[in-house]
Amino acid sequence: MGKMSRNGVSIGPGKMLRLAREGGPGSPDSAYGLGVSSCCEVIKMDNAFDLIVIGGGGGGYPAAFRLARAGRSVLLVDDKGNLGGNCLYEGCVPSKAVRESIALFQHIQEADRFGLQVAGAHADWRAIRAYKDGIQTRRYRQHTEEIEATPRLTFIRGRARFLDSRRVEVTDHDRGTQTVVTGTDILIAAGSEASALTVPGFELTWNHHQLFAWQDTVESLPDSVIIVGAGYIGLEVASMLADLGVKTTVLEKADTVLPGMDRQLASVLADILHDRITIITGVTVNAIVKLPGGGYQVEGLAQGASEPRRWQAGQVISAVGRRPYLTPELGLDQAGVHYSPKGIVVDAMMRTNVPHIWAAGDVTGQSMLFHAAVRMSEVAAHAILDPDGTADRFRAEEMPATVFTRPEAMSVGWTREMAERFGEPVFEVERSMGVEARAQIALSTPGFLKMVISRQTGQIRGIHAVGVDAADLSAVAHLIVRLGLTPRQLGQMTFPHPTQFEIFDRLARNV
Ligand SMILES: Cc1cc2nc3c(=O)[nH]c(=O)nc-3n(C[C@H](O)[C@H](O)[C@H](O)COP(=O)(O)OP(=O)(O)OC[C@H]3O[C@@H](n4cnc5c(N)ncnc54)[C@H](O)[C@@H]3O)c2cc1C
Ligand SMILES: NC(=O)c1ccc[n+]([C@@H]2O[C@H](COP(=O)([O-])OP(=O)(O)OC[C@H]3O[C@@H](n4cnc5c(N)ncnc54)[C@H](O)[C@@H]3O)[C@@H](O)[C@H]2O)c1
Repeated sequence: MGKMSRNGVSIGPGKMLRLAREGGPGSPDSAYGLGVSSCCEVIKMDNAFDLIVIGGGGGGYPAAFRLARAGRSVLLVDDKGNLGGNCLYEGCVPSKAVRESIALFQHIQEADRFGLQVAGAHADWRAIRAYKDGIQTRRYRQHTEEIEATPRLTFIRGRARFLDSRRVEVTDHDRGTQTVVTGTDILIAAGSEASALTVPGFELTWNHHQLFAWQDTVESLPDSVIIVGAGYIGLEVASMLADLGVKTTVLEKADTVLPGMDRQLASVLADILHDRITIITGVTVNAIVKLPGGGYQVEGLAQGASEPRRWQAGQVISAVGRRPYLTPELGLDQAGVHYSPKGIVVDAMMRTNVPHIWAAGDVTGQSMLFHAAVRMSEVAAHAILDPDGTADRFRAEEMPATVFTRPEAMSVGWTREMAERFGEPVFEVERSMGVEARAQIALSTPGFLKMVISRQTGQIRGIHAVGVDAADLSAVAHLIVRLGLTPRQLGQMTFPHPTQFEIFDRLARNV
């Protein structure tokens, strides 16, 4: 009997790992997801709250908890019936759980390079899914406990919609009731949804929902995939599937992967990924067809070409971006809140044009990342609690961005192109990630780290990297850029050996 790991990767001829499916959103029998509203405070008789929060994701719950803990009455309404929004349901957490499993599997493949003999490793997609579901279930349970432990927070699994700028109608999915509530302040954190292409056959594609949703139903992976879009999701999924042995092709409309990110970063990452993934840039996908004998054909037009090209694979996965969730059902027009297709318009304190209505997270279209949503939510909470104040501000350009490919990539602050747009002269310095002891011990692909430095102030304005532990490096890079450190100041700091963080002070001392 083979031994099963907790990640769904079996070593030797093992049996499949199955976790009990319990809790989470959408399971009426669950002690952890639905039914939260029935366990907690009953709605106040006057239906008036200090704060109403629409959406329980990263943009919603930090402000809800912050104000409840400050003694305010808070109503938090979420469609899914728990905290975490899309990030926990089908985004960050499940995708990184799957990635963790596959990273372990990939490491086992390379065991001999580390002096180990591991025979018969086998990755079972259903077991990996079970591991992923287990992580999601655990976090849903934890969030339920957090809700229960927070006085003055009323949580409802339901949908909220504005009747006007003060009144919100809440449809309670558990009680089947509709209640009109009012809020002194209202925070909109309704998130985002996957973009769709208006091309024939787009509905045939899978997206992150099929791959990562809690209790998803995809039983097995095809032998080959075509991924449309080489942004965050496209590259992360391509990297994972290629490591599972799936023949992977990525088609990207722009002339580079990760358009908008530092161009050198994008090109170095693409070069490394080319070893195991076919990446074709400059191709706009314009049709997807199901083949009679099984599988799919994708048709795309290369820049400047008159004839389309065609590719075939067992499955097509779309990753063409996300757009703020601005459904008319939210009632933004009734509330008089200004928005554009790019998102709800807010100032740096997350206030909309209606002074007591705030918005945070993906619904604002700014930096559509979980930690950015949390930050926006905190900024809104500060501003609500300290209306005259010295309140906090949200700065999208400082948000660390991490791409969890193999190897990882990260980007914080300005690129050279951004500096040019802002009219600030900069210079760049870089160092190979491969010269650090940590990278060599980990037998990683080399990659690089570079700093974008202002010629006017000497401050480090941006840091971009590809290579081992790059996602972790982004946290320190964020501090460096946020604090406006100069290379001299950074060079006087010490980072532990042998970690990849040493690259910061070594590069800084060379400037
Ligand atoms: C596959 C994938 C991987 C990702 N990986 C990462 C990552 O590694 N790191 C990272 O930082 N970010 C990642 N993201 C992005 C991250 O998930 C989002 O930035 C984050 O979830 C945004 O939080 P939010 O609160 O704004 O919105 P959401 O998480 O979308 O939450 C909004 C919530 O509001 C609810 N809602 C909407 N309308 C209503 C209504 N009218 N009434 C009641 N409830 C409503 C929704 O059901 C949802 O639960 C990933 C996204 C995807 C799709
Ligand atoms: N690690 C992370 O932090 C992480 C991981 C996953 C997702 N996310 C978040 O989720 C968002 C959505 O991810 P995503 O990858 O779907 O979006 P994205 O915006 O990162 O990338 C979408 C890509 O699809 C391409 N595209 C659009 N139409 C096309 C067409 N017709 N043919 C070929 N290519 C086309 C675009 O040029 C773009 O490069 C990200 O922007 C990010 O905010 C973050």
